[in-house]
Amino acid sequence: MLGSAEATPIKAKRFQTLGSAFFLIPVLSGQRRNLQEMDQVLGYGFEYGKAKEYARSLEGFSAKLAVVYMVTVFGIKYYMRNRKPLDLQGPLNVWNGILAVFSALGFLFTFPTLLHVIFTKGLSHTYTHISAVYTNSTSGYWVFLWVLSKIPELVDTIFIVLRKRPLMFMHWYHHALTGYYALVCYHEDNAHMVWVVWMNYLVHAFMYSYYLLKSLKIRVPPQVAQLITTSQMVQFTIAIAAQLHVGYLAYSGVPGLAVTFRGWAIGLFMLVSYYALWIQFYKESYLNNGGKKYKRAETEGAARKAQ
Ligand SMILES: CC(C)(COP(=O)(O)OP(=O)(O)OC[C@H]1O[C@@H](n2cnc3c(N)ncnc32)[C@H](O)[C@@H]1OP(=O)(O)O)[C@@H](O)C(=O)NCCC(=O)NCCSC(=O)CC(=O)O
Repeated sequence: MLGSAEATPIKAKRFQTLGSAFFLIPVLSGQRRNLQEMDQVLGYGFEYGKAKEYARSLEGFSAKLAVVYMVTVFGIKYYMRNRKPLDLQGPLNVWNGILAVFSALGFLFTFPTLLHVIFTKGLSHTYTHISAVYTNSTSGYWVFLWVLSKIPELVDTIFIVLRKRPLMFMHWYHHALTGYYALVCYHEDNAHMVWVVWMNYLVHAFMYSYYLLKSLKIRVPPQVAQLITTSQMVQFTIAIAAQLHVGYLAYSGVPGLAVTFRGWAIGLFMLVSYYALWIQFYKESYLNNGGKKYKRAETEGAARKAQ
């Protein structure tokens, strides 16, 4: 069933509890006034205008948070250097399970409205204008949750450093930057971000399911990882294409476009840099010298046989 601009506020209320989890963000950052504002945005039916104001109020906080995040992550890494890795298998399973389900729901609650807008107003309308995808009470609510979810997602890295797993630059760079991009593009009305949102929900549904299987210690063939990495690169490519198109239209003087120079520039910088890092990762993991992940799977397979 396709979503529409008139989607019911009842649906949004069903997800009140999930939205309420995000109350922790202003509590942790000590912003009590924002807590009340957030309750108005997520607790009693979604309103795009209020959500934007809330996102605007978080922009400065998220820039500081990115710095605190890096200091914390590298601080923990240093602290753990002579200590045994923590197991944390139970909490990590729960964490990955929650994010896999959350991402799948996010896709299911945004994609139908996106299709509706594509069929009624055309493909380019979705990334050049603020549509029902952003504003209605179901899809709009879930787009806003996506923006906010980039803050708790930082916990991924805490697991990595406490478990003493390798911390890749692409991982912490991605986590530090995405939240800021999301808040800026959201409160400045950059329609192109909607293509990042729905694709990212879909890709993350598979990615966190993959991480869940890994944390459950279930063997996953490297082909699955390769497919997920490929889908991440496809996601970046499509998002870059949407940005380039809206950039071209703005440059040509088309009026009424929902895009700002700042949102556009941060978005393009972010997506191109991710794309370059993912190409490098792809080559190392799946191509060069037989691919690290394929080699690892072979070694692990041989070790199992020898047992
Ligand atoms: C196939 C990928 C999804 C994952 O590649 P990886 O090299 O990280 O995968 P891997 O098989 O070696 O598993 C990494 C190790 O971390 C553990 N692990 C478990 N849960 C995790 C979690 N939530 N976040 C990070 N690591 C986690 C695994 O159990 C495993 O431990 P052990 O070694 O003990 O088995 C890849 O495409 C990718 O994204 N790589 C970049 C690294 C990254 O952090 N990606 C996620 C955020 S970026 C993102 O989210 C992009 C996007 O927006 O689409």
